[in-house]
Order: sequence, then structure tokens, then C-alpha cells
Amino acid sequence: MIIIIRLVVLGFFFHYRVMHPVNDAYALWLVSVICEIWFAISWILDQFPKWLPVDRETYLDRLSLRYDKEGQPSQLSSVDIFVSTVDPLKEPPLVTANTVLSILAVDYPVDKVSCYVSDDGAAMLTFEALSETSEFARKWVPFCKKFNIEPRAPEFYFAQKIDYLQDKVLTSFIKERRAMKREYEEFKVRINALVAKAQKVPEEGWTMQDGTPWPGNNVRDHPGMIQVFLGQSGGHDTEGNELPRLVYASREKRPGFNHHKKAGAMNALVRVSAVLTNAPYLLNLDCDHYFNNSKALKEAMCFMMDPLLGKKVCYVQFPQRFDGIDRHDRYANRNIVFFDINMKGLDGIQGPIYVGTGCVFRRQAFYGNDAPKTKKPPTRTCNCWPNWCCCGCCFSGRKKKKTTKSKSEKKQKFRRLDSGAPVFALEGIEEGIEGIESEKSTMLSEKKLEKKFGQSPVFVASTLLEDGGTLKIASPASLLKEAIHVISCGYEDKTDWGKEVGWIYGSVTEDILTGFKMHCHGWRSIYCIPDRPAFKGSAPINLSDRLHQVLRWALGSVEIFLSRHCPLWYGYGGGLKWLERLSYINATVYPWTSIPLVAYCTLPAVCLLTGKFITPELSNVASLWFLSLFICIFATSILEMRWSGVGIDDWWRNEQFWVIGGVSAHLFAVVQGLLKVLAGIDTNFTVTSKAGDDEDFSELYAFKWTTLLIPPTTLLIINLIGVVAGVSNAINNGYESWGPLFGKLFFAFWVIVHLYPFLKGLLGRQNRTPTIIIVWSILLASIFSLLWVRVDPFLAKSDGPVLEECGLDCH
Ligand SMILES: O=c1ccn([C@@H]2O[C@H](COP(=O)(O)OP(=O)(O)O[C@H]3O[C@H](CO)[C@@H](O)[C@H](O)[C@H]3O)[C@@H](O)[C@H]2O)c(=O)[nH]1
Ligand SMILES: [Mn+2]
Repeated sequence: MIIIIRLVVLGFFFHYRVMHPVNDAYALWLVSVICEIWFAISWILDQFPKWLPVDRETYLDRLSLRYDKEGQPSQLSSVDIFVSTVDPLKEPPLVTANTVLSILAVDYPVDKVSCYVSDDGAAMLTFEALSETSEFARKWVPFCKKFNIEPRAPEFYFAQKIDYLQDKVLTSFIKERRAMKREYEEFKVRINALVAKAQKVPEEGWTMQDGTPWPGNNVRDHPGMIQVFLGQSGGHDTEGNELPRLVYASREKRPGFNHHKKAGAMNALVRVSAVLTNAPYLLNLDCDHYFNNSKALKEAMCFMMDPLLGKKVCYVQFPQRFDGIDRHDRYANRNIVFFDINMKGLDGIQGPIYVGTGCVFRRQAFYGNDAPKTKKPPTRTCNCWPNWCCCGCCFSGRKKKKTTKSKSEKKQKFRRLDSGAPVFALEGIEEGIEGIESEKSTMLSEKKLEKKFGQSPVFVASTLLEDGGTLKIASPASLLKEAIHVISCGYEDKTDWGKEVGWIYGSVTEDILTGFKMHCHGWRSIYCIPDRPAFKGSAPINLSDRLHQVLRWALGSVEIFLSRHCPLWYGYGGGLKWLERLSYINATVYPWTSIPLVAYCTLPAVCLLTGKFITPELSNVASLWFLSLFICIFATSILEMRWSGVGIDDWWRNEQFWVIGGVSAHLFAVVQGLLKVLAGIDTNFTVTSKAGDDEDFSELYAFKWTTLLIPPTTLLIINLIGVVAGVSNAINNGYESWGPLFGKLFFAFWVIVHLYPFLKGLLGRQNRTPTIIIVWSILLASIFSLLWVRVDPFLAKSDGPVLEECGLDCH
């Protein structure tokens, strides 16, 4: 109701704003009204997908009753887990090792878990660290399972304090814990020794332990590499139990090929895993995201293996949670508003967007198939909207459906046999395996599949097995050969990889696009927030790294917005619900808000320097509209915090960082995005640095120079100058000039308060700010203010002596 009221009030507000221009500062008025209209639109885009927030609960005991009864072989599905890593210097091997250890120790049947590590850096350091990790896992995994500890990443487990005096703690546990801690310290020493050794590359390149040169010595030009550790043939843990399989894979790299960054790495793993294990479900994790809750896979299976609704679920996304963030979360790293408000809202529509990590996928959803059609329509067809409302939005899709009717009729024939199976799967099984159809049509459909998936019969065959599993006919050696083949760099040429199949290319934020495509195919996703956070990662805590991360995300969004996948136009007539579309539009259009935002943050300074304002003097009715608008904004925010449980501090941080990111990173993203589209200038994927083991937040205060800092600094300074000028002017002019000053000061404070964490970041711990940035900003700010005073475009020429009004004595 408040949202509706706010909409109505907005209407009246804009009616007033548009009908009452400021005659002596027309440009000021015009700019501010345009900005306000844009902010209103972006509010609507952000607000509407929150109509129906959902909180979910899982019942792991019921899952066990159905699929995992004690004493019986487990019927849980297998999961292939992907870990991506690229740069062992920015992503310390110890971090990756911890992630891998937490995966190997996960609470899930061991023979149903495989861990694939993608190394885009082709680093022998990563390889050797992984080899050490697999050895350490033989001791670590049985320890975790015996005492049921959490979390199962040793670094974080040993970092938490335990209460030895509690009477439940067994003496045997204390002893073994102590021993294990020592073992881990030794493991750490070995890893650190490897890291130290890797600092200086020998002239002839790296040599492996057996004396042969490391194939990945040239990072940009090397063959594909695969090594399988652990698993059935790889030996057992110290208690004699099997361990999950661990696979190191580094895809082939050659100059002249576009490797598509993380998306390319993930697609290579999709194929390798299909050849080697072909689990029906995949989980992807960044190298710094470890299992904080060892039951996370089971949580996901509660949805995926749900006999009623599971078949339509393409992925289960877990929120990203973080370690090692400063108490006040100065740069809104935790993103609480997004993860606890927006994503819960989306779950009530068609599901959360994919955020790149901590997400369990259905493998079939990657193969470009539509979601299976359920016979019984879901109870709520169009969210909470009445049916007459759906008619309007479905109308546009209707035409398209007719033209593709013949095609869908054909599909229907196959679908009738098994409503759940994708079309290709049935075609293949009928024609290929049962051999009913003639040889000619077999060849035809095989050609079609090869065009889609690439030239690997083993991989193509694997895509037809909906429930996973590999063809047992082939020998392990031939499978490995095939696995090397599917990670060669020419493999994806002229196929649908990255276009319709797998992670989608074309943007540095592959995540949004990948999830978007799946939703367009009619799949739904699920948002799962277990009480104990499922995964935890690290976040960049200093200002510059944080801004660069936000820049990359925003750049990805701009790229999508300017591409053929722009959610404004793409995928009508498919399965995308309109509120979900609104949220994708919001996710890709937000960087553009930076332009009005920069303008709007400049306005208060201009107002203070010129003595003009963006509104005419308010009448009583007008003040009423302003007041009700403020109350509505206040009320919607409070209510939102109430239902989501987000605290006021987190919410306020989010507001502040919206401005900080907006006037720096988002602005640069728009410029870079335009450059890329118009001039073809490409940008790199700069990997976010992960904190090593140095704690105590020294990073928070680390200062790194970057151009991103210039616009917010300039804005801060001109607004501060404005405040000084305005106040001194009022002091000179006496009592009656304080009244009109109030609005302007309030406006300027609004900007300064939002930029405050940024100011703190600039000053650093020792209050040392590099001189370059001060010089630049003062320069820009003074040029700007001087220009203002001289040109003064907002003043009507007939206004008499212009200079006296600015409050600065410029004569
Ligand atoms: O060429 C590349 C570049 C990156 N990565 C991996 O991609 C992951 C994400 O990179 P990171 O720099 O840590 O990005 P963040 O800003 O922390 O990541 C968020 O945003 C990304 C989208 O930009 C998503 O891919 C991530 O999953 C999400 O956590 C890391 O594991 C990297 O190793 C590769 O495998 N190959
Ligand atoms: Mn990361």
C-alpha cells in the first residue's frame, strides 16, 4: 500500500515540479527535474520485483528419509564441483587449498562428489599446491567426519575459538584436534615454501618433480593439462575410506584465440566433467568460496530432487557471505540489501539471479534446453497479479508462438513419451540407442548435435543421459584423451558454446547473462538461505580494490545492456516473467544512473555558489507534496527493513555506497562500455585480490591510487567549497538570507554525508593522502568554480551585477 501511495505522491510531485519551473535558473531546474525523473524510474525498476518476497525452509531429515536411508545405498544424485582460479599471486594457493579441502570433506556420499579445479594461470604452483592438498586431505577428511566439525576449511576452523571447558568436549577430540592443528601448520609451511619458491621463475622455466619441463611455462601458449588425484584408484584416507575425486584441469591456451575468461574456464570444466563423471548437478565456486556448511549440497538437493517442482529448477543460488570484513562494513562489501532484500523478492517471481558463485546447477539447463512443461499449471501463474493483468503482457508473445507452432508440434511428439526429458535427449536415445529410425536420420541428428556441442562423440552422448553417469564402455585412458580433446582451444569454434550452451560469453559478468538465458528458457531458480551460511568468501576491503570490483560488475552490465541480450528487447515470447524482466533491466541499466547522479551531486554546489535553487519558493500545497514524498520514502525503507531483517546500518551503508559507486565506478563503466561498443577497445578482467593470512584490516586502510577516485573527490570538494561560500555569504548579508540558504545546505549535506565513507577512505589511517589526488581535485574544483563565476549560465542576463551574487569576492 505504501508503495502505491508513494507512486501516487510521485505523480503529484512531478506534476508540481514540471509545472513550476524556476524562471531565474531555468537550466538548474531542468537538469534537476530530468535527474529526478530518472531516479523515479530506477526506483520503480528496483521496487517492483520486490512485491512477493519468499523465505524458504528445508527439511534435511525428510531428504534423508527419501533418498539416503541408513544402511541402504544412497540414492542422492552426484554433484560435480567446479573451482575456478587464475592467478596464484592474487589468489593465494592456501586460499584455494582451503576451498578444496572443504569440498573434499563435504557431508555427502563420497562416490557422488568430484572436485574439478580450473587453473587459467597454468601455474605449476597451483598444480603442486593441489598435489599437497590431496595428500593432506587423507588426514583432514576423516578428522572432519569423525568429529563432525564446521567449517571444514582448516584455516577458518582453527581460527575459531572453542570452549575446552565445556563438558561435552571429549578428551580424544582435544588430543586429535591438537595433532591435526600441528599437521595443518606443517601443511601450511609446505604450501608457503612452494609459494616462496614460485616467486622467481627460473630462466629455463619450471621443471616438474620427474625432471620434465612444466607444459604451462608459457601462460598464453600451452597445451591442455589434466591430472586426476584421489578418487577410486587414487588411494584412500588414513581410515581406509574412499575420498572424492579431485581433478586439476588447465585448458589449452593459444595466441589468437579468445578464451572468454571465467565463462570459458567453466565451459571447459562442463565438458571435462561430462566426459569423466557426468554428474547431473554442478556446483561452481570461486577459489576463495569455501563450504562453511558441510550440508550445503543436501540443502540444494532438497529443491533439485523435489519430485514435484524440482524438474523445473535450473539452479539453487546461495547468498554470498563473507569473512574478514571490517565491523562497520565501510564499503558495503557484504551487499546485504541485495542478498537479503532483492534476491528474496525475486524468489517470489521466477527465482534469484545467478551471482557467479555458490550456485548448484542442473547440468541439463546448460545445454540450451527449455524447461520441461509441467502438465498441471503451477498454482500461481503470474505471481500475485490477477489474470486480466497477464493478458496484457502475454499479448506480445502470442504472435511469435503461432509462427513457431509447427516446430513445437514436432517437439510435442517426443514430449508425450516423457514430459520431463529435453527434446534432444529423446531424439538421441530413440534414434541412436534403440536404433528405430533409419541410419540417415541418425546421422542428421548427430550432425545437429555436433554443430551444437562440438566434435566429441563422448561428450555429445553424455548430454543425452539426463540422469548423468558415463558410458562404461570406454577405458579410463581413452576418456582422459577425450577430456584433453574437449578442452582444446579450437573446440568451441562454430558451436553453440557461450551462445546458447554453457556459461554465456560477451560480458565480463558472465553470471547475469547465464542466469538470464536460463530464465528466458522458462526455468525457475531457487534462493536458499540455510541458518548456517552455506559458503563464505573474501571481499576486497580497501577502497580502490572495492571500486575496481564494482567497476567490473558495472562494466559487465553496460556490455549486456548494449548487446543483443539487452533485457529490454531480448527473449519475448519465451518463459521470462515480466517482473523478472524488470529486475534484469534494473541489473543492467543501473550504471547509467551514474550520469544523472553526478549531475545531481553537482547541483547543490552550484546552488550555493550562485544563490539560485532548483525549486521556486514553495507554496503550502507544494511543501505538502515534498513532505509526503519524504514520509513515503521513509516509510517504504522502514517497512523493507522490517520484513527483511536488514539493519539500519547496513541499509544506510548501501545508500552511501550507491552514491560512491555511482559517481565513480559506474560512471567509468559507462564510458568504458561505450568505448568498447563504439570503438572496439576491450578491457581486461582484473581479478579481485583475495586477502592472504595477514589479518587486522591493514588492507582496509591500504591506499592505492586510481583515476576512479577523481570524480567523487571533486564532488566532495566543490560541495564543501559551496557550503563555505554559502555560509559566508549569509553571514555578510544578514538575517533574512539564512532562510533560503537552508534548503541548499541540506542538499549539499545530503551529498557530503553520502560520500563520507569515501572521504574516510581517502584519508586513510595515517591521514596521509597522496598529494597527486589532492592536487588534481583542487585543480578541477577551482577551475570548475571559477568557470562558474565567469560564465554563470543559470543567471538571467538582466539580473544586474552578476558577480556580487555568487558570494565569492572575485573582483
Ligand atoms: O580468466 C579468468 C578470470 C577469472 N577467473 C575466476 O573467476 C573468479 C571470480 O573472480 P574475482 O576476481 O574473485 O571476482 P569477484 O569480484 O570476487 O567475483 C564476483 O563477480 C564475478 C563476475 O564479475 C563472478 O564471476 C564471481 O563469481 C563473483 O564472486 C575467480 O575464482 C577467478 O579465479 C577465471 O577462472 N579465469
Ligand atoms: Mn571473489
